[in-house]
Amino acid sequence: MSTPLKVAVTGAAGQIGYSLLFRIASGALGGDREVELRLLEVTPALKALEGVVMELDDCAFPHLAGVEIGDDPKEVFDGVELALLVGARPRSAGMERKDLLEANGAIFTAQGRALNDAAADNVRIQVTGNPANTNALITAANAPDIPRDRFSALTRLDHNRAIAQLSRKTGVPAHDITRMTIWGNHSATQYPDLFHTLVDGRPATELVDREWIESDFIPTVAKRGTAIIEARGLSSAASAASATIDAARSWLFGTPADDWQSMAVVSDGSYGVPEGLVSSFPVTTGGGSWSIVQDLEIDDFSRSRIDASVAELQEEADAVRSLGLV
Ligand SMILES: NC(=O)C1=CN([C@@H]2O[C@H](COP(=O)(O)OP(=O)(O)OC[C@H]3O[C@@H](n4cnc5c(N)ncnc54)[C@H](O)[C@@H]3O)[C@@H](O)[C@H]2O)C=CC1
Ligand SMILES: O=C([O-])CC(=O)C(=O)O
Repeated sequence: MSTPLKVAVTGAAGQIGYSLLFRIASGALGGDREVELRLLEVTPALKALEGVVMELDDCAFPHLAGVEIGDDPKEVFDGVELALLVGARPRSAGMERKDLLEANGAIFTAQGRALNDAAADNVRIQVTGNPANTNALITAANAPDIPRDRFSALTRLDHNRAIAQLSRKTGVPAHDITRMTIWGNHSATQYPDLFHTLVDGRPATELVDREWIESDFIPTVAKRGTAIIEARGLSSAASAASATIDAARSWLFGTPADDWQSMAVVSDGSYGVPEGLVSSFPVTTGGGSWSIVQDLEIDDFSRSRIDASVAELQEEADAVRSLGLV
């Protein structure tokens, strides 16, 4: 019998954690292996986390081999094969995600170092905590022994939101929509691109007009996080947990043939995105690896949108460099 998959989740007592842990424990990541959860929190939140662990116990999940909790990243990350870095301060109304850079940057410096020292050789690291792309950049910079292709940031929530909007507009179920792409930063500058998307096998652009794409689709997807904060008074949590699982499952077990997912990865210079920035691309995945879908035609409209988001990523990278975080 195989050993359990050791999965670290940080910020485990937070809002996203409360949805995420139960989905992982019930087997939503996929694969045959049982799961061992390694949960990291700050010291004052450990008591609340103990309560969450009691609830996990009470579910009697057959797929859950064990749970360890702690406030020392090096101990919690010991031997982990998948690290879901969720723990970070969320933004509140009136803030942009990049306003969290300084507050959250320090968390990812320490966790990058701990992963470098303690994680399994095959570890995959997926950052959900905001600003996710630049936090992934900080984590990677502080974990020099881990290959660059093991770091990613979550843009799968934006990808799922884009599919949901297009599904509503066309009346076609979400599972018949493929090849959606989010480019750039998980921020208001992101570019949800449906120019390569298929709706039940037909180009999306045959079904929706330019006015809807520019005035409705793009802003709705890009500002969805803000709309949820305004409505709930708190940032999205269940949908963020669901996307965190979708992205990790795709990374570990692959995207379906003829489809791709959006994932922010360390750029190799593809599509003119400067090497080293953590930017969202269309990627295919399989067996724990990913590759950027190549040779998509990018028209002037798409080019300018991608460039604007990448410029913001460059500014964030410059800011964390001046803070000494990378
Ligand atoms: N990439 C994405 O699509 C999304 C990202 N987010 C981001 O995810 C992050 C978490 O969101 P929520 O769960 O709603 O926030 P939350 O405030 O409910 O939970 C965050 C948890 O992280 C913990 N934490 C803080 N510092 C830590 C550290 N050094 N080590 C371990 N744990 C630590 C806190 O104690 C807290 O329990 C936020 O930054 C939020 O903006 C939220 C939604 C979508
Ligand atoms: O908007 C936020 O701050 C939380 C988030 O990242 C999202 O919902 O996309």
